[in-house]
Amino acid sequence: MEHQGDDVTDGRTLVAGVDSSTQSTKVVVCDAETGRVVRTARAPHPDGTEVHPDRWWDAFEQASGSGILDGVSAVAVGGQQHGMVTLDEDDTVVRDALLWNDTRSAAAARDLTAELGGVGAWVDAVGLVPVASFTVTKLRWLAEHEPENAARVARVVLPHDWLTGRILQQGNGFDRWSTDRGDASGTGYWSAADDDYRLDLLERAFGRVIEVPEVLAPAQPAGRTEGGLLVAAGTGDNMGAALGLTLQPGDVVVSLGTSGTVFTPHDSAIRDETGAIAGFADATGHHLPLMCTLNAARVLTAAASMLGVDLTELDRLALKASPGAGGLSLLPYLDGERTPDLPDASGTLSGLTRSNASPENFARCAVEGMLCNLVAGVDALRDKGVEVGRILLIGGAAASLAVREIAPGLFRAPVVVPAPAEYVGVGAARQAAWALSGEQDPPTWALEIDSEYAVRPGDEQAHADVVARYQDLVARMHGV
Ligand SMILES: Nc1ncnc2c1ncn2[C@@H]1O[C@H](COP(=O)(O)OP(=O)(O)O)[C@@H](O)[C@H]1O
Ligand SMILES: O=C(CO)[C@@H](O)[C@H](O)COP(=O)(O)O
Repeated sequence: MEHQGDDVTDGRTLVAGVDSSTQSTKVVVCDAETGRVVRTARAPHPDGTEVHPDRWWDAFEQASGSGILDGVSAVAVGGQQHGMVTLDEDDTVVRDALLWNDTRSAAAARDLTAELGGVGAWVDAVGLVPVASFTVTKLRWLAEHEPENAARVARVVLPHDWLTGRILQQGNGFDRWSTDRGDASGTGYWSAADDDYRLDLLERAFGRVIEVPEVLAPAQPAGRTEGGLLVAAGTGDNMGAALGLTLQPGDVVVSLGTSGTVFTPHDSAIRDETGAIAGFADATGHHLPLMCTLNAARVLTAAASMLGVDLTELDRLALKASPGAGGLSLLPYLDGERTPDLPDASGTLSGLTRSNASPENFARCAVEGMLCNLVAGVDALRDKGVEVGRILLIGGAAASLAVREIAPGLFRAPVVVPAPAEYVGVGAARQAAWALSGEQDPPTWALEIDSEYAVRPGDEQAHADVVARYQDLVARMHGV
């Protein structure tokens, strides 16, 4: 567990945000009025695509064990989206949670899509096209493959719902399971356009209706602990990041964590029958169209490990190579892929010759390949009429200098890197401050920018060539 902070709180009101993401739990304590981060801590999660929810609780306890929550008035949880947490009548966890990056329900996704009448029917119903990530497909998988476990399931919740409930269960504060619009919109059985559950789709997937959490309004508290700590609704991690970044019109976020995501706040639901953009809700009562890949920061860790170097050296090597990596391309589907929907795919290195076979070119094509996978998301938003004024780069791999330098040319937009912070945690803390205030709108917290990277005119053609070669490779290898 790491814990940092200046602990100078001057009698100010403190709020906390918890980011329970794929690889770790981060706890961020902020000044409720200004958003200034005063303490942070983190603890790791086990690797894998299924995990017992108790491991998230262990990580939360570890991260918050050193008094980080002392003096805090309100807390909210931002969690990895879509994970299926099944509970029995007594709220005992039935089986390990299947996470967003678990692809075993790919066949269930295809079956569900066909059964309802195709992609258009799903987009009309819940704003998304089923893929293995979404909870609804995991429920179908469970019903088909583990009937004994399925028979014990009384209710289904998401990772942030479960942690929120578990915090409230520490005293007498728990009275019902709850969620929020943002996370509910990633289940596949709640519609952001209609603001309502589609229990018929849950029944279609699972064979019977089970209990689902109450969907709270953005600033509605989930409850209070016995000790008086207000627990806000919480949300999905991407919705948390959107809230933490205090976005302006034209801002598009690219998050490079375990997943790669591209998203922007929007007034209305965006309809995308290609399935690239999911029509999620945000944490403020509006919408958050979002594209997600299974492969992002860990493409770079894998590339560094193949080269036998650390991430700093990977950056140095990538920046020594020219745009296009001498003709090398990497399709970075190391964990299969979600967008495009290729759950069984693996990575492909293409264009290797004796003259381009260098560590520099390999490092460069890993960065370019990871980013090209996300260019598709930025372009899909553009196709839907979204203005891409600037890209806000966040997540673990936003620390990479090579990513920062290479991204503007590939995205065809200036890139700004906010001051290093855990923005999911900050967003959750902002939601906690909002719920505590009882105000109509969230508190105004300023966003500090660390650095800005412009599109360099000379790079434009070179990067257009890189993207075109990448897209051609996707089409040749996978017909997408
Ligand atoms: N300088 C860097 N370059 C590339 N990747 C990095 C760098 N620093 C951290 N990472 C990677 O970022 C990932 C963690 O990012 P994070 O956004 O915290 O993920 P998550 O929220 O999905 O758990 C790890 O895979 C880590 O190796
Ligand atoms: O599935 C999605 C978004 O739809 C992922 O973005 C998860 O929410 C996991 O996020 P990280 O752990 O990578 O932050």
